[in-house]
Amino acid sequence: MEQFAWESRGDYTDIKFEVLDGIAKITINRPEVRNAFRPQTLFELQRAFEIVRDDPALGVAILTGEGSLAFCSGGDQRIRGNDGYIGDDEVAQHGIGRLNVLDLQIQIRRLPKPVIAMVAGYAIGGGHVLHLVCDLTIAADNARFGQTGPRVGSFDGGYGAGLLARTVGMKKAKEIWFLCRQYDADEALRMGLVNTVVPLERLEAETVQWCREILALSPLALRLLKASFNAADEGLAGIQQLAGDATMLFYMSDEAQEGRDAYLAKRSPAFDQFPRRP
Ligand SMILES: CC(C)(COP(=O)(O)OP(=O)(O)OC[C@H]1O[C@@H](n2cnc3c(N)ncnc32)[C@H](O)[C@@H]1OP(=O)(O)O)[C@@H](O)C(=O)NCCC(=O)NCCSC(=O)CCC(=O)c1ccccc1C(=O)O
Repeated sequence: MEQFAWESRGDYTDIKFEVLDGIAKITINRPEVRNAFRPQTLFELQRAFEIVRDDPALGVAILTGEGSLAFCSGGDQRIRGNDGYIGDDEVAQHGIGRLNVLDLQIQIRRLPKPVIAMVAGYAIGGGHVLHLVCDLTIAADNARFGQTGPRVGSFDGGYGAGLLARTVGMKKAKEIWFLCRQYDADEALRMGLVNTVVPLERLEAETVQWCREILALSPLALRLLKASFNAADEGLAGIQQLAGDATMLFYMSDEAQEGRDAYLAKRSPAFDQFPRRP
């Protein structure tokens, strides 16, 4: 098995955040519960993805789980209260639970850099939805996928239902949720739920190779492609993200800068120098 010299960053209890040559690797580090998440895990994941977004040296992120038994088994059922998951924070002092995986799902979708789920073992429940919201999924041959919501009294009707149906088709998505079966890596590949399946011992090497290929490509083209792929499913928020990118590109033009410069110089803008394109 190829070993990589990941450099550890930050101070976390529930995750690991590591980098290597422009690649961020974010690992859910709770193997004793098959990498189930609690509110703290999700706060830390959000912090790490915020760093990935802001660091121009990072171009792609890997989301994975510690060990080879699980990517993530969803919400930690031991701390599930009556209205969400009970953490250690201020809100929890008032007995109020959180469903903050939803914030993380949106953050991964909006991240202007590709995110690859690197899945060994189980991706189950809310953990399954987490791989689903990543842009690509590379599965080890021991990976197993499924939803358990209707069995444990939960459901994810957002990305968990809608994006799953977009990914594998409506009938298959309903089967996954209505029967709560598990699917092995080859079945997941056949239904388009993952991009490729590799032997477990090659999982990280293959994922790093995909990251390196991505890093060799235009970051702006990748950013616009990700926003474009997601736009329709995100509704107005998707249009807002694409339009924001259009604004950013427009700001880079002489035409937009003429507007700014004219305002600052207290003169009329000379927009007649710019073509009215067909
Ligand atoms: C993942 C399994 C299939 C793995 O099976 P196996 O390898 O045989 O291991 P086990 O012996 O079962 O597990 C080892 C150990 O880990 C504990 N554990 C595993 N998963 C969890 C979990 N999710 N929570 C707490 N603990 C867990 C297990 O109890 C064992 O501990 P011991 O002390 O050794 O006994 C299998 O473990 C399994 O099926 N796990 C449960 C999967 C599951 O049902 N997950 C929850 C689904 S619901 C969910 O994820 C919430 C979704 C959600 O987040 C959401 C959705 C929509 C809106 C909002 C939200 C939100 O924010 O919550």
